[in-house]
Amino acid sequence: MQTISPAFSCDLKSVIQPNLTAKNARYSHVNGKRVSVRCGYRSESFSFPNGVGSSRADWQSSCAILASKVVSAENSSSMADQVAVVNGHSNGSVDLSLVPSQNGKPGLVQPLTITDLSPAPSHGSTLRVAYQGVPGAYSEAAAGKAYPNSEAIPCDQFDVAFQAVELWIADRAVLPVENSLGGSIHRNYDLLLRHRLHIVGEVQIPVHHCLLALPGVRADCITRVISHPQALAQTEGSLNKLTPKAAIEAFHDTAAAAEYIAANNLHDTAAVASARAADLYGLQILADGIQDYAGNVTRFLMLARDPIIPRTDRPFKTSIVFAAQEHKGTSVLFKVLSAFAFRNISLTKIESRPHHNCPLRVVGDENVGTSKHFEYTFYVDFEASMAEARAQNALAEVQEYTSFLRVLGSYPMDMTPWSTLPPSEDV
Ligand SMILES: O=C(O)C(=O)C[C@]1(C(=O)O)C=C[C@@H](O)C=C1
Repeated sequence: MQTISPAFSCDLKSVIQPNLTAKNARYSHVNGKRVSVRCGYRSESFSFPNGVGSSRADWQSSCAILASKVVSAENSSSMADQVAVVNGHSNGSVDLSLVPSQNGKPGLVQPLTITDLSPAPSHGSTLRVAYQGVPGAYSEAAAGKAYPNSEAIPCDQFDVAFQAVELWIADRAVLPVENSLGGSIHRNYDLLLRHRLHIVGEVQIPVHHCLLALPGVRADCITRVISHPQALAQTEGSLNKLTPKAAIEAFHDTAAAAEYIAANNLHDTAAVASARAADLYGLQILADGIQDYAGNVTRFLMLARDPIIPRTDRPFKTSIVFAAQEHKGTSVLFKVLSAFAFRNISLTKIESRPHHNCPLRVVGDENVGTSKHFEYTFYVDFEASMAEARAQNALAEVQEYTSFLRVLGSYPMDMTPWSTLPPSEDV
């Protein structure tokens, strides 16, 4: 499978000045037309005469304009001390009450927020939600389901979406972690560990794929089909029937594939993407509902800088990540899982990933030589709220067997009825 390299890459760290990568620099991407930058108490708005359009090139130039505006805002404001504090280097001269809590650490005085259980963002304006992809991507739909009436902020990579929240460019990120057909999106599991964002919710959306091409193009003229690898995996059977001779190529997201065909006037190429992407980029729908199974659902996590207060008045899920303590022996995973089983806590997901700090352990045996054991970090989702004693007790026990343990979030479960999924005739 050939990968088409992205036409655009927006490295937020490079476009936004590092000493303003702090919680007092804020940017808005309002209806794709207007961007504002706020530095502390100063607030400035910048209009883009031609709008910040839906294409990635537009978004890139918006970032560049923002960067230059931020520099001038920085020069005319005395935010340096606060920037130092939020970067973890307090010089003692700053009012800490201005600084939101970070990972619930004591010393940062703002309490946990409950903003994720209510639609309004803490700064009083429209919530800005980062997602990976361009308009028309399923992730954009997930962002809209998670946060209705929010401003969706397209990011070219998952990592950029994490950074957008960390740098206060966005208030939340909505990112896929697993699909019922394609399985886990490992990259986001790794990024959850690398970054310090908190899971504050989940949304599941039914994914209904279409085969898109330029108007007038017939399916038998298609020599190449491009899309996100997950979408290609979810439509493999249908594509074999619809375009048996076409080469299948990976693209960074479904809607970007549609945009690419339209922008380059490609008459021999089709994309697997949403009907909304067809609409946005002027493509025709050659085939509708081409996912191989009707139960094609992607689960997205909602991420924020601060955790929400766990509750017990509705079904909650908790996600943790841990690594086993080496000297505790081989039954660690069994013991960890039984800590939940003994308390009647159901696990909904377990994922193992390479232990990046220590991927291999050499086990020596005088008689038979040495073997190399792969080391893992484990991600577990369980059906309980951290407000429940049984969950707290289970984690206290898990801590005894693990070298590290982190609660990624305790959040309301998506209870959308399955009847809203597309009927099986759609296949
Ligand atoms: O490419 C998109 O449209 C996405 O939103 C990404 C993504 C994914 O990463 O799994 C999301 C949902 C679908 O499962 C296919 C692709």
